[in-house]
Amino acid sequence: MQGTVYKSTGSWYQVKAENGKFHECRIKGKFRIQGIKSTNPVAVGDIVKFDLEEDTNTGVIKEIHNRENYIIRKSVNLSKQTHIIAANIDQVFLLITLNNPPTLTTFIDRFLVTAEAYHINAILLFNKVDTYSPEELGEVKYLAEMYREAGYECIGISAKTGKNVEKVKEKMLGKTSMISGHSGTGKSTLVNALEPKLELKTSEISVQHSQGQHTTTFAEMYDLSFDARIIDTPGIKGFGVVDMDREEIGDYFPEFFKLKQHCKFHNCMHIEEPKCAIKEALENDEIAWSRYKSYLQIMAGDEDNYRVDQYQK
Ligand SMILES: Nc1nc2c(ncn2[C@@H]2O[C@H](COP(=O)(O)OP(=O)(O)OP(=O)(O)O)[C@@H](O)[C@H]2O)c(=O)[nH]1
Ligand SMILES: [Zn+2]
Repeated sequence: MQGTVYKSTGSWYQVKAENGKFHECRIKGKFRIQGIKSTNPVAVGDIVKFDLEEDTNTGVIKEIHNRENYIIRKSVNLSKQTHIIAANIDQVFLLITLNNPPTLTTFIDRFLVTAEAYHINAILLFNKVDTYSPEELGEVKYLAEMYREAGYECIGISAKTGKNVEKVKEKMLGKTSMISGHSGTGKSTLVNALEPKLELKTSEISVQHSQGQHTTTFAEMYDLSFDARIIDTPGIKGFGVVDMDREEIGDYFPEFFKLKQHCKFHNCMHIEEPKCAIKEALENDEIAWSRYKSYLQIMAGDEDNYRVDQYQK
């Protein structure tokens, strides 16, 4: 039988078969997939083949499908070990607010770079539009235009009043989504607007953490009532980490990537080199300075700066 992993608790996996029935499954033997060394062989979102054990509802996972993508977390204790948080994610929505809390463009850009590195489509949701002054709305429009030109879809929404929530729903149809953003940007409010009865654990866990309790939590996938799935990653707060080489960072800015064939040097880093198409586009205002600034920051940073799981509190 074939199914999708909806939940993992370490040794057991909840797998939804193609007929919609859930089965508790275990793994037998060792799996090696795509050369990743991870503490968990199977992750939420994985598509697996399993056999049901006789006269029971439980199964044994035999095979894992190649993953379209996956997001990871480095294990705290064993620094070399990787934990796969979730796999086969179609898209991530990044919730952005101008204030309460502020979302900085440097954060947005780091997030987008990570999404590109993971091969996950990112959509920017400018939330709380009901609270903005005309001036602030102008700023949202400016930012949205800038990110559209960079190649990203942007939607202004209000999770509270429901404005454009239908549009978000349409984007989610038939897909598996994640919802990310700083604490307080409205993730729970949006999920509640999308599916009133669903309560994701993300916020609850973060409260427990602030009280110093250590709870081991696992990602979980939920079916929504309108043919869409959400992956919740409690306690992980964000999008995992990804290691990048300096040479590939520019490729994760789609508007740079499109132009780089016109740079004089094929290995141009778009910093000091002459006849650089990216710097020319910058001078002509065809590329946003704030995007380029983020690029330089990421290029200059130590490894920690590549990480987007460091949310400001
Ligand atoms: N006016 C207005 N308030 C909103 C909107 N979306 C969320 N809020 C409010 O912003 C606050 C934070 O929203 P949450 O949904 O809890 O934010 P969150 O991202 O889930 O936060 P964490 O759980 O800490 O990660 C709440 O008081 C919400 O009522 C919106 O579109 N408009
Ligand atoms: Zn260049």
